[in-house]
Amino acid sequence: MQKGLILLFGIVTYLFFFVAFLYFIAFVGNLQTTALADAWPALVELVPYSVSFGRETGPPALAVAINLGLIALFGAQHSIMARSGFKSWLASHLPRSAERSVYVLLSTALLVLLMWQWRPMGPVLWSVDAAVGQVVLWSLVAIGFAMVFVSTFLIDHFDLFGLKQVWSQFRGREVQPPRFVTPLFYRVVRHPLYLGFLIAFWAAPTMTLGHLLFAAGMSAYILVGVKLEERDLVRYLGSDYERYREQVPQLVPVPGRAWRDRAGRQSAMAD
Ligand SMILES: C[S@@+](CC[C@H](N)C(=O)[O-])C[C@H]1O[C@@H](n2cnc3c(N)ncnc32)[C@H](O)[C@@H]1O
Repeated sequence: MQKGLILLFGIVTYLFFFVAFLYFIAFVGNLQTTALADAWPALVELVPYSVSFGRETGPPALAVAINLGLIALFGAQHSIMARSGFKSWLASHLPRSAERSVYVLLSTALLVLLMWQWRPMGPVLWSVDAAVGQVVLWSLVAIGFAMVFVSTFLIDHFDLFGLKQVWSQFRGREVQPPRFVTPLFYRVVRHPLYLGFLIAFWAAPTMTLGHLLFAAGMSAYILVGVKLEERDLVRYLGSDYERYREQVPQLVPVPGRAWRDRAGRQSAMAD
């Protein structure tokens, strides 16, 4: 009975995340202002709020405080809950196999809160109207989100979102710790998933003050998150990760620098 409930919890949490993430793409891409919304007006009702448009800003100082508070809350939850000490504490209070799903559930809840309460702030700072510019920037937004999606599969999509853990416990199997891997994008930069987000956040054809605040705040969180994540990875993997760090740039690809060392590619990481 308990096994089935944990599995159901993991699946429902994953679906919640998946729908919220699709909404997030529309939120960042200001779906209401795009040709897609012209073609399917019902989409505007489905996604009424976006990072730049869709609700009253209110007093500017309050809007800035709310927006920064939402980003800080999102960043703090991710940074604290992803640390090994917190994971162990949580696993001692909950079934270990549900720990990742709890993380995904809370992260998604805070993402939904951010999108729901975000105050779009004018004015438009710049807008690229030329057709070529629009195509380039929209392509970059799509490439950024595609990099995020593909990177989750390069690491282990189903482990990252807790499905592997709840399925293993349902089948009565031991939950295997994730493995350190460096395929494809991970040979070029150490954090392609975060790089994908940075590209998608900054390549906006229409940049409002609110979008700029969002992109800057999320970028700051990503840079802090990278530092904390690498500290953990060095602790788990020691010289394997140190060598990887020496050869592969963090976020900005450098021509001629790529990971070639096969020895460090499949180390087990502490759970
Ligand atoms: C949201 S993912 C982001 C991964 C990576 N920072 C990126 O931007 O592509 C965070 C999880 O991925 C794990 N991770 C980071 N690099 C990894 C790698 N090369 N192989 C396997 N897991 C990795 C971290 O330990 C962490 O649990």
